Amino acid sequence: MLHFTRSVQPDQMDEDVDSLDMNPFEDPAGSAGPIELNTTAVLTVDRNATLTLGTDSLIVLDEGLRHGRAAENGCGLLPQLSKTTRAVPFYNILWAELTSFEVTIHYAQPAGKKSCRVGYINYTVTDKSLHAHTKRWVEALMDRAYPSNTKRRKRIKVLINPFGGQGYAQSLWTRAIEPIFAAARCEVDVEKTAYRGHAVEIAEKMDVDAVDVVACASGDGLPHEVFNGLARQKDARRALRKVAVTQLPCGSGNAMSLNLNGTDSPSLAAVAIVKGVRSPLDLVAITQGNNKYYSFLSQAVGIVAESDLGTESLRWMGSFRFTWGFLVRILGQTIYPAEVSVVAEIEDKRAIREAYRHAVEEQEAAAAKGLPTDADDDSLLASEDGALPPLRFGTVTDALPSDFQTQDMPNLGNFYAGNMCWMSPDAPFFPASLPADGKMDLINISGLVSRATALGMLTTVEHGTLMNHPDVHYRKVLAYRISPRMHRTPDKRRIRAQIGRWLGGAAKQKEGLIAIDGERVPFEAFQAEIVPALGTVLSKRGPIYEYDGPKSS
Ligand SMILES: Nc1ncnc2c1ncn2[C@@H]1O[C@H](COP(=O)(O)OP(=O)(O)OP(=O)(O)O)[C@@H](O)[C@H]1O
Repeated sequence: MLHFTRSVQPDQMDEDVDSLDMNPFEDPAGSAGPIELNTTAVLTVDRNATLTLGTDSLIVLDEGLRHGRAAENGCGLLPQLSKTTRAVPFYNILWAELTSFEVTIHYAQPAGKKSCRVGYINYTVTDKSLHAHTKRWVEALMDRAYPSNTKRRKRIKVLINPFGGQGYAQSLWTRAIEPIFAAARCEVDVEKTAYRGHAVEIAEKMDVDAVDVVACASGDGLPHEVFNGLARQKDARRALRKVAVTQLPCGSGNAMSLNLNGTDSPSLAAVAIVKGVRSPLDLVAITQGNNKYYSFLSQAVGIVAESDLGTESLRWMGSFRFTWGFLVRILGQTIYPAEVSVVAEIEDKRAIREAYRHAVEEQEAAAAKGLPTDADDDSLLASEDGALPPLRFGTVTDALPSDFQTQDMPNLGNFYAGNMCWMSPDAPFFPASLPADGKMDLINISGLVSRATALGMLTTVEHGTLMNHPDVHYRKVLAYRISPRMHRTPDKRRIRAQIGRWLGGAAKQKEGLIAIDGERVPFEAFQAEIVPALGTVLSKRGPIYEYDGPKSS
């Protein structure tokens, strides 16, 4: 007999973040037309109620919803198909179980466009003859909720940067994220970072056999540290293969979550991690002086680094400081001279788009063939040396190998290398980038383009069409070396330049800026080379980021 159907309504979570204009909880079954049913897909919990495994969703058909219980569901408990029918996409199902004769299903319930919270439905099946069928049905629901490439009950080490973003990481964790991990029965171990570099130490000492995922409740700084901590383990290659590094977006820069979880909402990202698929990620080996470390996101010299790191004194402007810094520097036609040497792989923009399309087709074909089971790839590891791969192109202190093409760029405006597409919610700078194509995407723009052209380019960034602009040099590269130098302003322009620096927040800045994964590094030459598939992340679509790819115009 049906006893009740209701939802948990925890306090509304006021997540202080923007989100992408997309709803991962859209009800696919709602528009899927007639649903093919078979008797094993249907669980009758009452003369008037059934739970059905549809194409993409759990369909709840309950005559009772029309009457007494309707009020409880009027606030949007489940996506509504009709008054008596509701659908919950399998993606949203966090856990289902049968205890005695009670079926309980926890799921992520949309709470506006930007977030979700945990809801549940619960029916008691009192007809004992249905017990075996109910058990099988619940297992079948769990199989759909967690396809074979998705590990259930992930063991998650959560790292919270209490100072990430505006300092809300701890409260976002407690209110928006933890209930979702708990409902999905994840095994969670939480630790706060206490100082810069703490996450490196934690990851270096981590028992990689006891953890599936490190989830950083932070900006992009902590994932950067975790990759580097894992890379310091004795068996570094295995550590980087075993542990998936993920982000619960709680910082001021949340690019990793935008690209892999498709959102910068902490609660939606938590669901994406629960449902995430282990995927390889190329890392970029950086050498600078005698230092060597890995970057997972980006390296910037010139206007992007300056607008980010050089506008600290304008923090009072909030996130607008970046746009302001950018505009001031564009209008001042600021240049950042450098010598740049590159090992290019694809130079033609059409060929880059073609390579992207090919990767999507391959992913679709692989998905159609069936999903591999989520395993820790120990078989692969057995054949691999545990040490990190040697650098193919040497370090920045070595003589430049002949594979590099060198160019002096006295008028460089923007040097920006990316390993992911989104750099911030409105900035898909690298639409053609792929997680594991063994290449970095590199943008070079002259600082001498006219102000009107530069402003025009700025508007193309958010549409993902910057790469198509004729004044933008967009390449896929394997390695590069950049030796930046300070620009000497001619005497007659000195006062104007000083005013520009003051307006742009860089009045006291003495030297140039380089940003690697958004963090400042010394202003001196560095070399970068791609290391294919060295890192591991969780993603929604395996080898493709959550962006719809490069556009042809
Ligand atoms: N307890 C702490 N005190 C000071 N710094 C910390 C602490 N924990 C982590 N950090 C450092 O804070 C830096 C930035 O972290 P994160 O990326 O999470 O935040 P963010 O707000 O996005 O960053 P940003 O300050 O660059 O805007 C990282 O380099 C990290 O090492």
